[in-house]
Amino acid sequence: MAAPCSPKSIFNRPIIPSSSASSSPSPSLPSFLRPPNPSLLSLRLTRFHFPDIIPTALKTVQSHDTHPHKLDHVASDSETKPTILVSEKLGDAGLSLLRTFGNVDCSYDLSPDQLCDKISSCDALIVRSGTKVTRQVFEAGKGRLKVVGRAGVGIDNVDLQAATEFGCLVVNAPTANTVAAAEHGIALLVAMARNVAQADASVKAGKWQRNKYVGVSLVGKTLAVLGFGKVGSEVARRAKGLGMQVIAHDPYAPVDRARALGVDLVSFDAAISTADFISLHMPLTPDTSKMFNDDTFSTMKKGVRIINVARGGVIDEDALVRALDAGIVAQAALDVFTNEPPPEGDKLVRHENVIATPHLGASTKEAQEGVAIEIAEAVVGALKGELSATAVNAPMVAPDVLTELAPYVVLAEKLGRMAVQLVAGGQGSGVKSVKVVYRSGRAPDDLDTRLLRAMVTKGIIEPISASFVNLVNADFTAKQKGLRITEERVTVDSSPEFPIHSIQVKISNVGSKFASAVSENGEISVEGRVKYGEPHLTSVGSFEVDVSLEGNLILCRQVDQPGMIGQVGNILGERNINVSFMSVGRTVRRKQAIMAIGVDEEPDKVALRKIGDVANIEEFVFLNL
Ligand SMILES: NC(=O)c1ccc[n+]([C@@H]2O[C@H](COP(=O)([O-])OP(=O)(O)OC[C@H]3O[C@@H](n4cnc5c(N)ncnc54)[C@H](O)[C@@H]3O)[C@@H](O)[C@H]2O)c1
Ligand SMILES: O=C(O)[C@H](O)COP(=O)(O)O
Repeated sequence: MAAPCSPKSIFNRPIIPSSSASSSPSPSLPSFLRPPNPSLLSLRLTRFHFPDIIPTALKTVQSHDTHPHKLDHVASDSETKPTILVSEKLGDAGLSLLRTFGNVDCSYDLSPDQLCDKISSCDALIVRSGTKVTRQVFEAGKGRLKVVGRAGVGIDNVDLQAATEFGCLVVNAPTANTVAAAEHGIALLVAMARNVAQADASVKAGKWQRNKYVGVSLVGKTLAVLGFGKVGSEVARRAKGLGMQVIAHDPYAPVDRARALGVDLVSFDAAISTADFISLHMPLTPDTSKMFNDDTFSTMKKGVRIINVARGGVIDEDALVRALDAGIVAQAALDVFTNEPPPEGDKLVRHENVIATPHLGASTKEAQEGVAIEIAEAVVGALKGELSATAVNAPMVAPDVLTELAPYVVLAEKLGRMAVQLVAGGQGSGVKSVKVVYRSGRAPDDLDTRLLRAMVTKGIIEPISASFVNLVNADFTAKQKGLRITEERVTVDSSPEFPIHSIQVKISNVGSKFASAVSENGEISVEGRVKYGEPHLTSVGSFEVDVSLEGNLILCRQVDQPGMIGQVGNILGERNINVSFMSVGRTVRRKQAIMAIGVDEEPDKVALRKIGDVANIEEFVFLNL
């Protein structure tokens, strides 16, 4: 039953000659964690990571700042908080944490249609393994659903491809239930070997069948752990304690970790053909689906016993029934099934040599509290615009790297936006090939550019399409649009104290509506740096300029002669358009110059036409940043 539970100046700065400004970010650069201006930072974080993740509360504050007349409606707390739907039982500590941040709606046992109906008004969804988060859910949540939190490890019930396409972050809670799952695996191992479940049922039925329930010993027997990850290695550790010989197969596990536990890593074939007991601990993926089938059962040691606390789908369940009937598999202990719950009368579940539990591996009080806190922290962090260490479909970027890259992230997006608006023909016509060049005093290997590439991608795609781009879907969206983004890291002689000296965005094989933006080799090129902690444009085509990338920008190419700045300034002043920053760059004295003018307001058509009519203005373009 669904039940709600409680839950920036006319020339206000000197015209900066292109050579005189400091080229390094200010040492008092605002960090992600201690910003000098929290609301500005929130906006940036939002644009930076997940543009629409900004809590409604912050949006309200910003609109009030800009439009004081809108203050007559003060949104209530519940209107401004994000809505978090929890569709399966979650530990209290996690719920409490979520309630400090958002409106929490605990609605359990929703049908797929009910979930789709509800999701359109939710910012986040928290699930366990019982909720299928399908493409339809992401379609229904489009525009609002920002994060899906999986309170546990397995994400096979979440359509990750759809999540990525819709720019929805998926986070999980990968560590808090490891021990619980391992303990359950051991519980099933021991219970199966000693027929505990069958014997218990028999006693309760009034029988006393001591000869029927003679078991097998574990000591000295070989246990093959398939999937030597977190749970698998904890199972191995415990099985060693029971006196078992433990071997393991995992194509990706480090030999050292196995060796440290006294476990031999072997091939798949060796593992399944020599083991007396096989315990499954791999994720369900297209590669592992039904990896235990008629063929693999046929190569197992006759009388093998199988424990599965991973995912039902790694076993072909019909084949397991056949292997049980044929005596190849003596017993199976299963916590997980292809369909949960399994259909009534399911042959596998009812098999006398099978013991079954209803997906209880993670179900200890301790694990559930831990998982709830782990997922609540990850979801709240994501809603605040932070990147999660447990992001499943986005690059994980260490907090210190994030802090360092913050101002460059803003620069990257603005350069992308500028570059694409310089393309001739509108709507970024024909933009197929973009190159991002990072100049840095650091070694190329010491530079994580995934975030910056995503932001250049966002800057390029968003002005020319209805797509919303963030770190999650940037690469996917670029690929969908046939946009090839390549990167080059160039080591320059600059202080390695700062991660990046400059970022250059180049678009090739297109014409430009502002010919001066085309460099000698035919590419539209814009380059920028972070100065005083703010993004600055430092070159356009072959011209050097120096202007803060804030608000909107007018680029003019004119004959380098006295009076040009004044004429354009007058036109803007007459129309009450505030100039925030300005810079002039030229190649040869008294030949041609470029004027880059930052304006707070968008000039109207008349103002733009008047600028175009000024004698000796050869070309100009207005860019929305
Ligand atoms: N029953 C439960 O309640 C319960 C609880 C926790 C975890 N689980 C499940 O247990 C499994 C393991 O969880 P984990 O936390 O240890 O994950 P993990 O990612 O730490 O470990 C999984 C391991 O499987 C390995 N692997 C991948 N493909 C493989 C293959 N083809 N053959 C062998 N190994 C392969 C990986 O290299 C990795 O080391 C997952 O399926 C998870 O969903 C179930
Ligand atoms: O993958 C997991 O974490 C486990 O299967 C636990 O699933 P649950 O949260 O539905 O118990």
